[in-house]
Amino acid sequence: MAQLAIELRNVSKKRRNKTIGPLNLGLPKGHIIALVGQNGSGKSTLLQMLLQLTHPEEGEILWFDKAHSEGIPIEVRQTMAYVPENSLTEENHWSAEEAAAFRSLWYPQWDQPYFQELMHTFEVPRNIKLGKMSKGERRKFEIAATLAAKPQLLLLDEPSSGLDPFAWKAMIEALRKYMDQHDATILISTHIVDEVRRLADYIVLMHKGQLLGMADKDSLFGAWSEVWVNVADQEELAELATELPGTLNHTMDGKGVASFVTGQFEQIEKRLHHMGVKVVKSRVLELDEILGLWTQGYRPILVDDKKGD
Ligand SMILES: Nc1ncnc2c1ncn2[C@@H]1O[C@H](COP(=O)(O)OP(=O)(O)OP(=O)(O)O)[C@@H](O)[C@H]1O
Repeated sequence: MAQLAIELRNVSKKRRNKTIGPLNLGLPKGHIIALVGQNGSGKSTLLQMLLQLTHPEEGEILWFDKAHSEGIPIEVRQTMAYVPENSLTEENHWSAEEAAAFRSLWYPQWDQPYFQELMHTFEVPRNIKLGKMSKGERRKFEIAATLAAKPQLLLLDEPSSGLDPFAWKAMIEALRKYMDQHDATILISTHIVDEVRRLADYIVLMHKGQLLGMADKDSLFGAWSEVWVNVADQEELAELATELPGTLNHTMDGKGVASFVTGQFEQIEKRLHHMGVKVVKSRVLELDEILGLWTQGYRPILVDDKKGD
């Protein structure tokens, strides 16, 4: 079994009038895991619990196989770094250099030349206080400082929020390079489909305070297809729908072309061939469409399903 960086066991947290959880999840070490879900689904709450910035009412969290109910010890905290959704105001009166000097005292692995390199690559302004930086500039500093701490566990809460396309690309490259060179684990909360596509090994979906599971990105991206076929009329489409179980969203245009969505394209294609129905074209669904189906209950194959194989 893969070693876990983080494990959640029946973790529940009350938030005003809703409860986040019970959450059960194992984050495999050495991978990038994208945490996705609609606004308010509980992603930031989950990240904050992993930092003990907030505490669950029930359940247990393990960091590298250990529960730290008395507080995460310093030597473990020093292997963790966090980009919060909103930057902390405590550092507002410092320049990037001053904040880096402070952080370097906290993180024994702090790599100053690497910090400078990232600041240069991200084009972060040097001579202004963090509190005076634009949202994107501040974000770039936060990402540079997080990586320079050389953590084993990076918790990134919408790190690309406010980044321009150049900075975004530089961030993606920096994170990839970091993963190539270190045995680290990244949990990244994001709404950006392209970020998931380029970075993630696994995708964890949260929906209304619940974890719907963790899927392998490569199998998830190819999971669903939309297929267009030639049919004579609505009646033939209805017949086809009953002949092809598990197909969804059947629609028809006025020109004898019908479309539907399937999670078993290869089998369906063979079946259509036997039935003499012509496939006009097909496409693989985009991640947002796949996540939409997942939240409606059309679950993909999950990592946990594979464990039983
Ligand atoms: N400090 C808090 N006190 C009470 N309720 C909170 C607090 N923080 C968040 N919530 C509520 O908990 C729920 C989950 O919020 P959370 O910020 O974890 O969601 P999210 O998935 O990160 O959302 P987004 O994508 O908008 O950042 C929301 O309904 C939110 O209103």
